[in-house]
Amino acid sequence: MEGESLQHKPTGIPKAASTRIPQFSSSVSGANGLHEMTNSQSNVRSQPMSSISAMNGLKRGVPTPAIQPEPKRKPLSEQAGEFPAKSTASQPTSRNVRSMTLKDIGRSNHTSINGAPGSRHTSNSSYSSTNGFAYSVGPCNRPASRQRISHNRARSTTRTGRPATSMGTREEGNGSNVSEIEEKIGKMDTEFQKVKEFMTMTEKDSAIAKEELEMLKKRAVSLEDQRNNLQAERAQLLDRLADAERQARNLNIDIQDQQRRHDKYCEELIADHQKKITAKVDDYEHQMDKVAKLQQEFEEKCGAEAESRLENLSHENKDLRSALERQRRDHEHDVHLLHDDLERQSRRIRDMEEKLRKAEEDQRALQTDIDDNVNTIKRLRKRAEDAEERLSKDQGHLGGQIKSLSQLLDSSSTRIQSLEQEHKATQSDYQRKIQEVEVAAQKRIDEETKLLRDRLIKEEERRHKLFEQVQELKGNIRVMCRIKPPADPESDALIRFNPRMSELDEEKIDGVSIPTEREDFREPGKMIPGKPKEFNFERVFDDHCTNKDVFDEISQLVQSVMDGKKVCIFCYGQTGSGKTFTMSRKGDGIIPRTQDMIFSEVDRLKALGWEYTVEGSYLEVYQDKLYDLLASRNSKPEPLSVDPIGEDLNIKGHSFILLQEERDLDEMVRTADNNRHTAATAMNDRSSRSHSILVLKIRGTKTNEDGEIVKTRKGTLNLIDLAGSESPDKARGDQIYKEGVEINSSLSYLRTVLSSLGQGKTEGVDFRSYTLTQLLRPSLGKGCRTLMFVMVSPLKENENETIRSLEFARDAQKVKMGGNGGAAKNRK
Ligand SMILES: Nc1ncnc2c1ncn2[C@@H]1O[C@H](COP(=O)(O)OP(=O)(O)OP(=O)(O)O)[C@@H](O)[C@H]1O
Repeated sequence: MEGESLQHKPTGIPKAASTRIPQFSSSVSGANGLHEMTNSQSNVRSQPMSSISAMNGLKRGVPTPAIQPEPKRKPLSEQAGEFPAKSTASQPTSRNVRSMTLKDIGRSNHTSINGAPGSRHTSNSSYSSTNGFAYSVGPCNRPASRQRISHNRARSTTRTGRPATSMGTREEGNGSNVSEIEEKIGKMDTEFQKVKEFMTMTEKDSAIAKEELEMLKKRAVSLEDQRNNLQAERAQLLDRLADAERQARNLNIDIQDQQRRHDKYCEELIADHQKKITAKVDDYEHQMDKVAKLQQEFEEKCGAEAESRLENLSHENKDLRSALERQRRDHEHDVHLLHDDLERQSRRIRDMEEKLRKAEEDQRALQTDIDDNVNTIKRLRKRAEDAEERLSKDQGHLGGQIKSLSQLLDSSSTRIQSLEQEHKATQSDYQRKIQEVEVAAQKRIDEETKLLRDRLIKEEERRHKLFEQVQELKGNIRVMCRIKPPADPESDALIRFNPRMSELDEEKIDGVSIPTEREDFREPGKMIPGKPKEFNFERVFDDHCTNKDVFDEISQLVQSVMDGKKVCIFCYGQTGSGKTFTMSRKGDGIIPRTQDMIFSEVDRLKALGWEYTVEGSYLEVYQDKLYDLLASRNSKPEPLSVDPIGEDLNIKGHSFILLQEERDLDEMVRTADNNRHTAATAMNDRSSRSHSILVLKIRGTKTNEDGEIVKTRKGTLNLIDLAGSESPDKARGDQIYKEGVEINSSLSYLRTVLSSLGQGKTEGVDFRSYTLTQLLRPSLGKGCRTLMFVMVSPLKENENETIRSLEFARDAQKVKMGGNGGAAKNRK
C-alpha cells in the first residue's frame, strides 16, 4: 500500500481550492487514486530510507511514531517546487488553470456536466469505489471533497491502524456521513451557482464575441474594399506611368528627328549660301578680269570710245558692286534669320529637354508612389490576412456559441412570430369592435342630430312668429334720430339738446327737447324762454353713439328680410348731417354690416334646410330720373324707368345681379360708390343732391326630404341715402336751386305717401308722381316695414333746419300704425 502511495505523489498544491473554476482530476487511477497523501505522510516519505524502515518496523511492534521527533515541515509552496515535472504535467497546476480561457473552462465543465466520457466519469467511478457517493451529479468541488475523503482515510489509518476499506469508513462515520453529504450538497449548490454565474458570463461573452465577430467581419470587408481600391489605384498609376514613359520616348524621338532635320537644313542652307557667294565672287573676279582686260585694251587703244566704254563699264561695275552688296546684305539677313531660327529651335529643344526631365521626375515620383502603394497594399494585405486569420480563429471559437445563440434566436423569432400573429388577430378583433362601436355611435349621432335639427327648426319657426309679433308691435313705420357729433365741440356754437332717457331702458335715449326763445311782447327786442320743442322717437342716438350701436338697433329689420319681409331703411336730413356716414361702407355703416349679416344668415339657415339666393342693384335718383349706379360712367348714362305694375320691383331693361357670396355684394357696393364719386366730382357734388338706393332681393326656399319645395320666402331690402333736405337757396345759383326744389318736392311727396300708408290706405295711393316713391312702392305696401333715420346737425347755425327735419320725422311717425311709445308720446 505504501509503495503504491509513493508512486502517486501528490502535487501538494491545493488545486480547485485555488481557483473559482471547478476542477476535476483526470489522473486518478482506480480506487487507489484516492490515496493522496496528507502532509504528515508526505513528510514521512521525504525522510531517508532508514526512517521508512523504522516506520515499517513500527508495524512490527516498534514504538508509535508519535514519540519520534517529527522533522520540520516545509511550507507547501516549497514542497510543490520539489515535485517531479512528470507529476505536475499530468495534473494542471493552479497556474495552468489560470492560463486557460474562461471558454475553455466552460467547455470542459460543460462536457463534465453532460456526463461525457472523460474526467467526470473517471471521478465518479473513483468516488463510487471509495465512499459510495456515486450518484453525485452536477458541478462540485470534487478534488476538495476527494482530498477530504483521503484525509479522513489517512487519519483513521494513522489513529486506529485499521485497514482503510470503504465499508470501514462508512461504519465509522454513519452519523457524520449525513452532515457530510449535506455539506457536500451545500457545496455542490454553491458550485452550481458559480457555474450558473459562469454560464451567464459566458453568454455575455458570447454576445460580446458575436459583436466583435460582426465588427471583424465588417472590418475585413472594409479592408477588402481598401485593398481593391488600392489595387485599382495602383493599376491606374501603372497605366499613367506607362503613358508617361511612352510620351517621353516619343518626345525623345521627335527631338532627335527635329535636331537631325534642323542640322541638315542648316548645313544645306550654309552650303547653298556658300555656293552662291563663291559664284558671286567668281563672277566678280571674272568681271574684274574683264575690267582689267578692258582697261588694258583702253590703255592700248587710248581712244575716246574706249574711254566711254570704260565709263560704261565702270558704271556697270558700280551696279554690280551695289547688287553684290545687296545680295551680301540679303545673305547676311538670311544668315541672321537662320541664326534666330536656330536659337528658337535650341530653345525648343531646351524646353523639350526640361519637359523630358520633368516627365522623368514625374515618372520617378510615380514610381515612388507605386512602390509606396505596393507597400501599403502589402501591409494591408498582411493586415487583412491577419484579420482573416483572427476572424477565422474567433469564428472557430465563437462558432459553438453562435450556434446555440442562433438556436435561441430562432426560438425567440418563432415566439415573436406567434406573438405577432396573436397581436394581429387581437388587433383585427379590436378594429372590428371599434367599427361596430363607431357605426352604433354614428347612428346615435345621426338620430340625435335629426332630433336636434327638428327642434331647431321648430324653435326657428317660433322665433319667427315671436319676432313677427314684436315687429308688429313696434309698428310698420319706425323713426329713429341721430345727432351728429360736432367737429369742434370747444369752439362750435351748439344746439342745447336735452335728452330724455327711455322708460324701458335707462341707458337709451328716446327723446330730446330743444329750448326756444321768443320776444317779450311787452318789451320788444327782449328775448324770453319759449316753450321747448319736444321730439320723441323710438330711439335717439346722441353724439357718443357709433355705427355699431345703430346697426345693433336695426339688425332685427335685416333679419326680417331673411324671413321674407320687405324692408325699407332710409336716412333723411340736411346736407352734411351724417346720412352717408351712417349708411355707407366708408364709415363701416349699415350697408357693410348688412352684407355680413345677410350672408352669415344664409349659412345659418342652410343648416335648417333653407336655400337662399341674393340679387342686388344699386340705383340713383337724380332730378327725378333713375340711373343705374353700376353702369359705366364713361359715357352719359341713360335713365331707367320703373315698371309700375306687379308686387316686385321691376326696372325696364335692367336686371339684378346675382350675388353668390359676400365678396360679390362688396364688389357691387364699391363699384357704385366709385361711380357716385366720379359723378359727384364731375357735377359739382351731385351726391348731395341725389338719392341713392341699394336694393337687395333675397329669396329663400325650403325643401323636404323628397326635394319638394315646402316653403318660400321673398324679402326685399332697400337701403336709401336720401338727398340733403335743406330748403332751396336761390343764392347758390339756378341749377342748385332747381335741384333743391326737385329734392324738396320728391321728399314731401314721400312724406305724403308715407302719410297715406300710415292712415291704412292700401289702394289709391299714388306712387307714380315721383320716381323715388315709384321705386319704393313694392317696399312700402301692406306688410312692409319702414325705418326712417332722421339725421340732425348739432350746430346752432343749423338749428332751424334741424328742427324742420325733426318735425318732418315726427310727422312721419305720427302716422305709423300699430306702434307704441314715440308716436303716442308725440301725440300728447
Ligand atoms: N356720427 C358721425 N361721427 C363722426 N363723423 C361724422 C358723423 N356723421 C357724419 N360725420 C362726418 O360729417 C361729414 C358729412 O357727413 P355725410 O357725408 O355722411 O353727410 P350727408 O348727410 O351724407 O351729406 P350729403 O347730404 O351731402 O350726402 C363727413 O365728413 C362725415 O365723416
